[in-house]
Amino acid sequence: MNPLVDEFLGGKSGLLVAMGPTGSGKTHTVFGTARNPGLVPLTLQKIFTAADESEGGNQSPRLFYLSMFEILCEGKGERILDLLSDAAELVLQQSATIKGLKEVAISSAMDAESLVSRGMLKRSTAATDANSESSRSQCIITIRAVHKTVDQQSEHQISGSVLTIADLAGAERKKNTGNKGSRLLESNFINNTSMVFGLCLRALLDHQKNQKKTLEKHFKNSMLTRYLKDYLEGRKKMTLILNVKPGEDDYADTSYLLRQASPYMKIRYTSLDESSDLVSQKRTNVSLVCQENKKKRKVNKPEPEVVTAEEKELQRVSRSEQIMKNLFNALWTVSKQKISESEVAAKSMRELLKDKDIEILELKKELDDLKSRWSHVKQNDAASIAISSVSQTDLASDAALDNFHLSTELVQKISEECTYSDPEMSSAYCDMTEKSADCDTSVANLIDEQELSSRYLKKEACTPDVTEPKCDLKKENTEIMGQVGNKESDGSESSEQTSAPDGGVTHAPSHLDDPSELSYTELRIVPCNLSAQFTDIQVSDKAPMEQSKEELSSNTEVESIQHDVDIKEMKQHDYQSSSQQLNCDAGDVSSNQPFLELQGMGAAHQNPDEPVPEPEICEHTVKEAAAEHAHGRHLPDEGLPQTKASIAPTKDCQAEGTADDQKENICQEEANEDICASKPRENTKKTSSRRRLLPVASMMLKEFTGPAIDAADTKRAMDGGGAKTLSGEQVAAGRSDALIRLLKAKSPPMRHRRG
Ligand SMILES: Nc1ncnc2c1ncn2[C@@H]1O[C@H](COP(=O)(O)OP(=O)(O)OP(=O)(O)O)[C@@H](O)[C@H]1O
Repeated sequence: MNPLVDEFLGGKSGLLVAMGPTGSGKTHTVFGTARNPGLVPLTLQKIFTAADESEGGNQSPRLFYLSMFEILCEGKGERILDLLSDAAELVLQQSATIKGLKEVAISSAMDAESLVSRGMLKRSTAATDANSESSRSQCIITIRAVHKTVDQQSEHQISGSVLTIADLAGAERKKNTGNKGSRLLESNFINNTSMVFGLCLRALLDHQKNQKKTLEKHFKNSMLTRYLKDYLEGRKKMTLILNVKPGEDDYADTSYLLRQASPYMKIRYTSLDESSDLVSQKRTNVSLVCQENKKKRKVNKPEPEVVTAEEKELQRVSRSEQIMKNLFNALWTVSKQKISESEVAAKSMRELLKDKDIEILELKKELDDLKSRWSHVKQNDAASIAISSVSQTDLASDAALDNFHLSTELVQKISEECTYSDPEMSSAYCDMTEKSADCDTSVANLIDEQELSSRYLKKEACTPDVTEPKCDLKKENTEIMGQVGNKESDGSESSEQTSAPDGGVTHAPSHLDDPSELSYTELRIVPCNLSAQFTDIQVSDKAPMEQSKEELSSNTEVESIQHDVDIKEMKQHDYQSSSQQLNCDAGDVSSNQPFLELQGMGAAHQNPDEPVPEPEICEHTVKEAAAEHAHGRHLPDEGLPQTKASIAPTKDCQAEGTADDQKENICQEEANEDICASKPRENTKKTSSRRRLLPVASMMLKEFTGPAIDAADTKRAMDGGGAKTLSGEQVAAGRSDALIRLLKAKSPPMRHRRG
């Protein structure tokens, strides 16, 4: 305590705090007894002894004031109680001063000790299991020294140092104290105050170890620590006295206190002198010097504040300008980037449009080519396609199907590309795709029917043609080949009809040196023709009404072809039945010969002396074959050739004559006559192998307009006799005239015939 007293007398404030568990002798150490005075009496004695010595040495007189109060628990709060007065309430101010606290001037040690003794009588104590007179509050005694200066006019008191002595209530353990009720609340308050005091010291130590670490303001959590703020923040000197018990049972508390407080020895103090006067001014608030100083501070403060405000305003404005400038730069940068990106996008779009224009031009050019092809193909008669060489029908059908698919793909490609370039084409493309599927089905049906017909006609080509007329077909075929060659070279329409040597009209097949080439060429045109129509419909930019017309035309054409094929098949059956019936009724051996040969007995029945099969068998077989063919079934190889040998010419005739009923009837009539007159020949096999289909109209026109018609009529007249000859000439003449008129009329294309 002596160092604190010396510094106090030297004008420096100081604090002495007694710490330790309850019953450890803190109160006894601070206050003592009459026989064993404590720190407070000894300090008072020393102060006044020193004061007396200073006055004797002509030093300025000093006055000492003593105050004594306690901080105790009140419910869940705290309150300050003045121990030297009966003041009702004391208020701890922000400046660590206590408003209303009585300070008693002391002039001697004896007076001071009397005051302290009276104050101790008012202190709150209570008996606990640990201490019969346990302190229930924090007791604080302050001694303020005031230097007294005497000038000529007035006496000024100069505030001096303050010496503070605190007797803290010791931390309590419930099991040791046995406190209950209000005592227990006091224990909590005491322990909490002790804990906060320790935290403040710990925070000060940590702050002094690391200046960057913020000093925690734990002092706010307790009234005691708020009052001792300057000490707990290291601005004034503080001394700690640790009280411990010597008993073995107190070892834990003693050990804990020593370990807790030993680091506090490293705490250092700064700014001890500056705060002493300020504290004195706040406490006394009577010194004129201090008041003048405070006024000077208040007067001097506004000037820098005005300047600071202006500077702050200027800084704020300049900062706002800088922010706006940065914002403008950022917006400008972003805008430039967006503009550049837009320019690049526009450039790419222009290039894309240019490419699309080129593609559209190419597609238009391709479309024009297709149209030209279609117009060229359109000149050919669709009927010539249907009656072309059936021996190549399978190959041609495959090629036609391939070409049709190629054309369909091309149409789809063109349509898709047109769809990208023109949104209106998208919907048209969808419609045309469906129509293309319908046309695909129609063409497939047509090809199937062509395959069926070719299969029948192949039978005829591979088997001996016993239904060939007796005339020399080899010579006749040579003439026909020349005619067809002329027609092909002229590119005009031709018909597959020829006249029999006896003047009857026979549906003879065409005979070409390379018939497969013609057939293949003609049959290839079919899908291309149809595809060209589809292409024309799908890709054209015409009005919807025109497109619908073209679609109707294409559909009508396909339906016309199918209808023609159906009619041909129906005619085949009729002709087959009638011809077989005629052969059977006449009992002509030669009419039955083909049947016998096709039954595997052809070689045996070359001899006419051999027995002839029964007519019932022939009739039955022909009917059965006709019935199977009418149901669209594939006939057995053994039974079909005979039927097909007679069917083939009929198909050729009907292919050309479907539109013209009169012409058709003539063809059928002539075919029946031809079949009835047909007889076995030695060179039948050779001739049948060379049988080819020729355009009927061409052949008929040649036969009936050339010299061959006269020869045929003459031969017919020579073969017949009497009235029969006259009748034959008249019939031939009338028939020739009718056919000439019909053929010269140049029948329109197949699709337009029906209308
Ligand atoms: N050094 C000592 N010599 C003789 N008696 C002592 C000494 N220290 C303490 N005592 C006695 O011990 C008892 C408890 O002491 P004291 O009241 O001072 O403890 P305390 O630490 O203040 O307890 P609390 O914190 O409860 O107030 C007292 O009766 C006191 O007379």
